[in-house]
Amino acid sequence: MSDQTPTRRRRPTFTDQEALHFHATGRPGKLEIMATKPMATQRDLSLAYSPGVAVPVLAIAEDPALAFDYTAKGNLVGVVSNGTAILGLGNRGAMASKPVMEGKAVLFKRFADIDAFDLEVGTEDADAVINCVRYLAPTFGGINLEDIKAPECFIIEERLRELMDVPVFHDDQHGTAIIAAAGLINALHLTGRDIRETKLVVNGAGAAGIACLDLLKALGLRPENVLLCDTKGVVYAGRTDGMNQWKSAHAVETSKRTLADAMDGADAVFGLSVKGAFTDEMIRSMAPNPIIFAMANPDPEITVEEVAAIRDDAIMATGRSDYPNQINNVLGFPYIFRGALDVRATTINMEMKIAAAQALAELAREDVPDEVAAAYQGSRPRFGRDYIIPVPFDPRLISTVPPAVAKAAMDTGVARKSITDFRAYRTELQARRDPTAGILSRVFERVRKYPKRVVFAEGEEEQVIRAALSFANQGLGTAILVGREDRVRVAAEHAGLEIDGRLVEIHNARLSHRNAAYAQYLYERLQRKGYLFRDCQRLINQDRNHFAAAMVALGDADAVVTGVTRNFSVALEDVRRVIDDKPGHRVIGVSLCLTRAGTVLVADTAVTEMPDAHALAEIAIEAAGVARRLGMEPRVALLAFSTFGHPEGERSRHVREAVKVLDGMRVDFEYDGDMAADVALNRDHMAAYPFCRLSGPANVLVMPAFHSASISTRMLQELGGSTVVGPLIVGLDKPVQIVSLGATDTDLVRMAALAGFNIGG
Ligand SMILES: NC(=O)C1=CN([C@@H]2O[C@H](COP(=O)(O)OP(=O)(O)OC[C@H]3O[C@@H](n4cnc5c(N)ncnc54)[C@H](OP(=O)(O)O)[C@@H]3O)[C@@H](O)[C@H]2O)C=CC1
Ligand SMILES: CC(=O)C(=O)O
Ligand SMILES: [Mg+2]
Repeated sequence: MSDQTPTRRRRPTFTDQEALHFHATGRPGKLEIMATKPMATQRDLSLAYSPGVAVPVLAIAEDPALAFDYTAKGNLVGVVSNGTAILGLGNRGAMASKPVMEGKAVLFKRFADIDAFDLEVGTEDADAVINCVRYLAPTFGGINLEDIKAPECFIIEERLRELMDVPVFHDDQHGTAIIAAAGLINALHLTGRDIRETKLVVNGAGAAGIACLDLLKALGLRPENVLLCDTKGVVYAGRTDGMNQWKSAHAVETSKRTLADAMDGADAVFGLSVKGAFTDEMIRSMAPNPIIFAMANPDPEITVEEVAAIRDDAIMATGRSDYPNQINNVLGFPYIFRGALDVRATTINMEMKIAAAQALAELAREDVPDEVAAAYQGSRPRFGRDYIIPVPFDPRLISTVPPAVAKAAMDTGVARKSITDFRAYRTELQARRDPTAGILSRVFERVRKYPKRVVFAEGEEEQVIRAALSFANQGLGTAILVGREDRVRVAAEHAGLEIDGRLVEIHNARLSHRNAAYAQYLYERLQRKGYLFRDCQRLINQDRNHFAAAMVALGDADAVVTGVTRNFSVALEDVRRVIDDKPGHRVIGVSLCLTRAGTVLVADTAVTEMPDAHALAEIAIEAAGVARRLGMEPRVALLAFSTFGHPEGERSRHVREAVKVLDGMRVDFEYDGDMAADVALNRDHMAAYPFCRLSGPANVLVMPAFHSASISTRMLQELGGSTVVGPLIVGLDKPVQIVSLGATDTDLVRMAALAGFNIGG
């Protein structure tokens, strides 16, 4: 075990102030409700509400199972808390638990496409919570209990499981147990241990601790090999102080009384208690190759650095995302409920939990394919001591865990619906993935691995300062704000932001020691285009886009982001005065459209108004290059209002000629056209043209002209509920990205990351 690679700690990626801003900005909180049916006409209203709604009412009254067909019940989970054990922060009350419960609800949506409402119940009385929830069974397909303290959580869950015919799952108990069990299975494998011989200490005899023990015993852990501890020390047979029936079930005959006694010689320890509960001495006293899961949130029982300073043979996991081996129930609850809902399970039983744990453990042992490597901080993880459990962004989770859970439900007779074709089910699950997730997280992780110096040209603007801080705090690199230092600091103070000089530099163009070099550089470029030296000096002194672009042109920074205060085409002209087109390339704009149906690139959304055939061919080549940089294999459709020659028209002719130009260039990607958008995107419509050369729906759309490109992407954003990123500038010799006027800090950070990733290069 001495070949252990040192465990890295990354910088915290946000400040307290950013966390508050994140929650308060825009619509406060993290959730909204969206209608799934149109409500546009009188007829829609008649169908959705009275009188049309009476029809499903009567149908459900006759056969309640039809609620799964006619209402949202089958995909709806209630996230219920009374706030008595919020993370590791203790009893903070129902209201304070709302950010966590909203968070849980958005994670359900993000990771498993499950709709969830948060329900904060303002009572600590177990019976009152039970009564509040028991009557909600008609509403929900499942109930996720969260952050309710022991022992009330046991009483509440057990009773609700008896009373309700939908799964009731206390996530802090079983979600945690499932993920920790998956991690333990793999850690035991790596250290050559047999679970039946392993000596485990569990510190924390609450919801999470007790449930972990129940599950591990079902997996083969021997009761006599486990010591459970709480604030009073070891839970031994005969102890009376601070006991309850759930602790008593795990009490053992032992002379050990303290946590320190218990950990002496132990093979493994689970921390499910509070920050700082493990001392150096306790860690030192454990057996060789100890397994230490310090899972208290947000701060573990002992830090990764503290353990590393004591010994180099430990396998260490925490609940945190900023260290390797994150044991967090987010890996479980979305997928466990997905599987349970898809077979309309009446409960989540032990077999389903074990199936989930085993599926997770096995997934971590599999080779990580290319498309997944990006989710792992840009480096390909390999099963080992720093990778015993998949990361939450692993896109394979959605097609791996739910089928295992659904199958276990079917095998144990708690499914009300069967899945017959598991291959088709897996494909369906993959389609549920949030399309915005993969591509952008890949870009961010790549930049995080190779941090960049990015210039934020409009450094005196509040949202730009906020974005620069966020960029730096996320570990994406050094942010450079261009502006007058006093103005930047006043704007920062006004926004309540503190500029950390180690992460964010402020450059005043006029005072910069590089000012003369930039002016001279610009003069050499522009002297034969009607510019005097003093014109160039003035551009460098007074125009932030020219100064920022010169920084990148002369190698003082890696990329520029601008556009908050100046319109797109003006900003692009500024930049192109300083930075050349990349030799052999064409400058175009590509918009990245993240839609529910998948990710599609649209070009040219920024530069050439009426491209001729050659220009269209070049646009296709540049856009295909962007697709490849994003990890997509391009299938390029050259769009028109016509499909393969019908109806005839001037623009369509250009498009058809462009296809011939591409034929002549022997490019190495799939392309075809002219074709209408529906033919390009819809497999069935494409099938009417069996000679079409695309092997599937297009993922790169080359528009016949700028107006159609711009209009269609904006409509997609406004009406189609898609996220449209861009236009991204492609084909410049240095990375520059331009946001739209009035962009938010989030837009800016995203564009800065894309510039740092050199999306356009
Ligand atoms: N990583 C993850 O996914 C998850 C982590 N957790 C973390 O686990 C912890 C417990 O959560 P949960 O079980 O829901 O909470 P509970 O309130 O149900 O239980 C807390 C338990 O911790 C014990 N405890 C508190 N302080 C100490 C201490 N200094 N030494 C020993 N035991 C102590 C309590 O002892 P007593 O009974 O004597 O009061 C109690 O048994 C929290 O930090 C939480 O963040 C929880 C769920 C998921
Ligand atoms: C992760 C979680 O649910 C907790 O710490 O409570
Ligand atoms: Mg919790």
